[in-house]
Amino acid sequence: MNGLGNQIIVADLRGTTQSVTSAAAIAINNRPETRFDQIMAIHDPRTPGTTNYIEIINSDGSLAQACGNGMRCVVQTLSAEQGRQRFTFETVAGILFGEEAENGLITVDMGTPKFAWYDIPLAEEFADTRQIELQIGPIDAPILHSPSAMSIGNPHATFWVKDDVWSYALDRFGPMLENHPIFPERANIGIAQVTAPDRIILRVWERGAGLTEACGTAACAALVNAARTRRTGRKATVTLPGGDLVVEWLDNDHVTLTGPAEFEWRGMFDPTSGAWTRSEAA
Ligand SMILES: N[C@@H](CCC[C@H](N)C(=O)O)C(=O)O
Repeated sequence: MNGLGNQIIVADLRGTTQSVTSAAAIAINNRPETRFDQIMAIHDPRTPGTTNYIEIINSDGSLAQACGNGMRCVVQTLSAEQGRQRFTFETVAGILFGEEAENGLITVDMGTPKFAWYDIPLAEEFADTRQIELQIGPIDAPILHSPSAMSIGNPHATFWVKDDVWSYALDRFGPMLENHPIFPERANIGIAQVTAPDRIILRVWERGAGLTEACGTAACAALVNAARTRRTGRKATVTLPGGDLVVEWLDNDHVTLTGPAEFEWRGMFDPTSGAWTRSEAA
C-alpha cells in the first residue's frame, strides 16, 4: 500500500503466533520490487476492547513505536475487509483509534505528545525541549540548528527554516542527525518551513528508513512543535513530498492525523524462498 506516497507493507499475521523478524524485513527490503518504508504487521488483539495488536517494523529491521501513515493503511485494509469504519488498535506505545470517513480519507488519533527530555528520550537534561542545543555546520554559521524535540510515541526533532526546505541536503545531514548521541534511541528528523499559521512544508529523514515521501508522525510533531513555539495554531495542513496531511492538536491533548491510503497490490510471501505471488492488483 502507500500512505501518501510512502511504501507500506501490511502483513496479515492474524491467527498465527509469528512476527516479522528483523532479518526477514531486511531481506524483503533488499528486493527492488518490495522496497518499503515500514511493515505494519496485524496481529490478533492482546487486550480486550481492542481490534488488533499492530507491530511496526522499519526497513532497516528495527521496531518503531508509532507510524501514522502505516496506521491509515491498516484502517483502509480492515475497513475494506470488514465493511466497518472504526477501529481501536494497540501498539507498543499504547491504544490508538482509527476511522475511515465517507470521502475515503482516514483519521488516526495518534495519542498525546510528550515533551520531557527523558520521555523523548534525549541523552541529557533539557528544561525546555521547544529548542534544544543541536546544530550542524560551522559553529558560527550553522546550516541547521536549535530543533524542537518531542515524542508522539516515537522520537522526533523538527528543525525550523525560513527558506525553501528543498535547499537542504537532508540525504547528507539526515543520517548524522538521526544517529546523533543526543538521541539515545535515534530520532526522526524533520525540516519544516511555516508558510502560514495553518500551513507547514515538511521534509523528513526517518529513523530506520531514510528519506521518505511522507511521515505521519513527523507531520504530527511538526504541527505540535509549531503550535508550542507559537509559529502556528493547533491545526494545519502539512505538505510533504507525497502530498498533504491535516494535523490537529485537540483540546484534550490528543493529536489527529488525516489523509489518504491506497492499495497497490496484494500477494502471498513465502518466507522459505523469499518469493512473492501477486494475487490481486488495486
Ligand atoms: N512512516 C512513519 C514513521 C515510521 C516510524 C519511524 N521511522 C520510527 O522509527 O520512529 C509515519 O508515517 O509516522
